[in-house]
Amino acid sequence: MTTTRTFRIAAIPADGVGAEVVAAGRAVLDALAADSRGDSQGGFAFDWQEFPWGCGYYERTGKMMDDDGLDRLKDFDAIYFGAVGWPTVPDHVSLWGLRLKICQNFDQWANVRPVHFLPGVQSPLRKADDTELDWVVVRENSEGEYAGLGGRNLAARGQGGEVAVQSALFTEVGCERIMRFAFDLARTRTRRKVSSVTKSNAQQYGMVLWDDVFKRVAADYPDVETESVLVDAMSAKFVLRPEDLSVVVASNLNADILSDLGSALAGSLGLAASANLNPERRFPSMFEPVHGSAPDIAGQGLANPIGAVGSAALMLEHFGLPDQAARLQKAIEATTGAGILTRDVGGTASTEDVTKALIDALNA
Ligand SMILES: NC(=O)C1=CN([C@@H]2O[C@H](COP(=O)(O)OP(=O)(O)OC[C@H]3O[C@@H](n4cnc5c(N)ncnc54)[C@H](O)[C@@H]3O)[C@@H](O)[C@H]2O)C=CC1
Ligand SMILES: CC(=O)C(=O)O
Ligand SMILES: [K+]
Ligand SMILES: [Mn+2]
Repeated sequence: MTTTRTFRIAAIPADGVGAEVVAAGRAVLDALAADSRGDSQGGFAFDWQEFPWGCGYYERTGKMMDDDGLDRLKDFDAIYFGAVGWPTVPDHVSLWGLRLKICQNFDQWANVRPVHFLPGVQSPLRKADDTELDWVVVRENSEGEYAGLGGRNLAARGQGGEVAVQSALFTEVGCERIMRFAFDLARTRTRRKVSSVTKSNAQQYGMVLWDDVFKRVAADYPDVETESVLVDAMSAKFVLRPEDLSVVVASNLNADILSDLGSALAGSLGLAASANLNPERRFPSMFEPVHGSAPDIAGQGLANPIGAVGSAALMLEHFGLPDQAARLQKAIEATTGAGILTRDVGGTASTEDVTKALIDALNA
C-alpha cells in the first residue's frame, strides 16, 4: 500500500521577480507531485498557503509582515520564499522586516548555497568548458556581520559629525555549529575538503575566534582536508582555482558576497539556489533563490526561474525525497541543455517558457 504525504508550505513571493519565480516553482512542484503516485518513496502532495507580505504590504499597512506572522508560519513544513526589496521602501527596513526576521527567529543558522554549473549555460570562466566545477558555500546565517548590533549617533557630535557603529557578533557556539555542518557536508561529497574563509588578519577578535574554533573542529574530522583562506584571496580563488573547492564555510557577509560571485561564475544570479536551514527542525526551514527582487527586470517575464526551482529541489531533499530532488535537477539540466534559456543566460525564452519546458522535461 502506498501512502500520500502532504507537505504544508507557506509561500512568500514578496517583491519584484520574487512573485514570478515563486509562481514558476510552485507550478513545477505541483507537476512533480501530480506524477508522484506509485513512486518508491510514496506519493506526495503540497498544500500551499500564500502570504501577501513584502514591500507592497508595507506601503498599505506600515508592516513588512503581520505582527503574528512568525506564529502563523511556525507550524508549516517549510517556507518557499521569493525575494524581498523594492525601491519604495529602504532596503534595510524590508530585509530586516521579512527575510532576516524569519531567518533569525526560526534559527535558520545554516544557509546552503551550491555553486552549480549547468549544461548549455556559458560560464565567464573559460576553464568551466573542460573542468568539473562544483562547490557549495555554507553561510553562517544567524550572527556575524548581520547580527544587527550597533547604532547611529548624531547628537553626540552634531551636524556633519554623525558616527555609526555596526558590530559583528561571533560566538563559539555559532562558529562551531556551522563548521560541524560544513564538515559533515564535506563527508557526503566526492572531494572531502572544507575551506574556511575569514578576514582574521584585519579583524582580530571575531574572526580569530572563528579560526580557533575551525582548528579545534577540524581535529575531529581527520579524514577531511582543510584550508583557511582570507576572503580577498578566496574571491580570487573562486575565479582562478575553483576546481580546488568543495565546501566553503564563511560568515554571513563574506558568504553572501562569495555566493553571488559563485552564481555569476556559473552564468547568472538567476541560477543559484539556497536553503536556510534550521537543522534541528524545531522551526520550518526556508528555501529561496540567492538573488534579490531584481527591480530592473521585474514584471516583464524575463526572470530566470531556475534558482527558485533549484531551491525547491533543496526543499525536497530536506523532506527526505532525494530521488524527487534528483528528478527535478535532471529536468533543470535537460531544459538548459536544450538551450531553453532566459535573457540573463543569453536566451530569448520567457519565465513561462522555461517553466513549461521544466514541466515537460519532468514528464519526458
Ligand atoms: N534574499 C533576498 O530576498 C534578497 C533581497 N535583495 C533585495 O533585492 C533588491 C535588489 O537588489 P540587487 O542588489 O539589485 O540584487 P538582485 O539579485 O535583485 O539583482 C542583481 C542583478 O541580477 C539580476 N537578476 C537577479 N535575479 C534574476 C533572475 N531570477 N533572472 C535574471 N536576472 C536576475 C538582476 O536583473 C540584476 O541585474 C534590493 O531591495 C535588495 O535589498 C537582495 C538580495 C537578496
Ligand atoms: C540579503 C542577501 O543579499 C542575501 O541573503 O543573499
Ligand atoms: K531571494
Ligand atoms: Mn545576497
